[in-house]
Amino acid sequence: MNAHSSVIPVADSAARQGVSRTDPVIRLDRVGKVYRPRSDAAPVTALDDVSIDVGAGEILGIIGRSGAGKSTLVRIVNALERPTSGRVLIDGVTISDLEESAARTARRTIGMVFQHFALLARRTAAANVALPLEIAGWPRRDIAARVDELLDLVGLSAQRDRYPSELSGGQKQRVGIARALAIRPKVLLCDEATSALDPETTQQILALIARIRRELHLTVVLITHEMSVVKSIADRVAVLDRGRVVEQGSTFEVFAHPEHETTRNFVGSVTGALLSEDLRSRLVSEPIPGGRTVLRIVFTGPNADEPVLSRVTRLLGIDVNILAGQIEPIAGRSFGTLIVAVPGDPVTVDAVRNALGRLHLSTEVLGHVA
Ligand SMILES: Nc1ncnc2c1ncn2[C@@H]1O[C@H](COP(=O)(O)OP(=O)(O)OP(=O)(O)O)[C@@H](O)[C@H]1O
Repeated sequence: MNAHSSVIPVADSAARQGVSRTDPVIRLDRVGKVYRPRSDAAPVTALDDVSIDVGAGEILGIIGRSGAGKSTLVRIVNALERPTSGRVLIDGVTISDLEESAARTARRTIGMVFQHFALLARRTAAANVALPLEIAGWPRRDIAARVDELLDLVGLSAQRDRYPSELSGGQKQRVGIARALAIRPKVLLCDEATSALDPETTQQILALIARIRRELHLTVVLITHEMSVVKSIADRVAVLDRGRVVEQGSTFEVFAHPEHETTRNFVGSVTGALLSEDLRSRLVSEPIPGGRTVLRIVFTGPNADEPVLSRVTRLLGIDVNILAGQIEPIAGRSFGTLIVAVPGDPVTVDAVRNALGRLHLSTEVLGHVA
């Protein structure tokens, strides 16, 4: 069998429950989770009114800082924990209501990929991939064929007999992904799947996840604290902050027009990396008389190819210093960022921002320098 023959069969549970093809594969409906560590301790709200839908074949990135509630969300989606309020539906089944034995069965629709791979050290790559099939009671011959197919899918056929200690981090994660896909889940839930990998290996693993999504029409949730992960392959992103979804939308739109401060910080962590350390350390939040204002201009549309800056400088008769710039693909579209310094008096700054706004370019004041 080749990789294409392992296309996941449409689960009959959806058809049985009258779920149409356009219904989300994952639905978090006003999910809340309150922990009460001890009876005398204050309750901790880990998730608060979280509503997220993930469509079939979609890659959703869920991004949040430490303590935002990401691990709690993973455990609830995976039916390892129950929400205190709200419900979770996977493929039309309300898994948040299920008893443990039914939850175990429902968990088979979800493949998990972990940050630290969670491989068994005493098993070879092939035997690690075989494990969920053995647990599910597959016949030995079918297991062998399926393991071959999975190792081929993730490009690890040559390493099948190696032990985890003989594999690189990226190879270990390929084994982890093959194992997660073994019993043909509908959903791949990746919990910081690339956080232990270097940037190059991260991109290779993300490319693998994107290809698998395409070939198997999988629905993928990427939980991460890194915007660069979301930027690479997520179609949509939800930003989690202190247990709440503060912003969600298409990855491109969220990058182009981040609304919440947390989102701006995440986006800035990627695009703001353009600023030199020296300049960053000199930026202040209040305008400096006679100084300059540093603006980030985002080019997202057809204007990316036009000489808009020179038009604006000619129109307003001002000097603009270009400090940094780049054009990169985000969710398959060109996304340009330019960081410039303009004369810092508020009237000029407003005039520049208005002129750029009329050209459909969004601007953000990053700060002021002497
Ligand atoms: N079992 C628990 N009992 C009490 N509080 C908990 C429990 N699990 C999580 N919390 C609290 O819930 C909040 C969210 O935690 P969670 O682990 O989900 O965040 P996170 O985004 O995964 O963080 P990190 O990236 O650091 O793992 C935190 O304030 C945490 O202290």
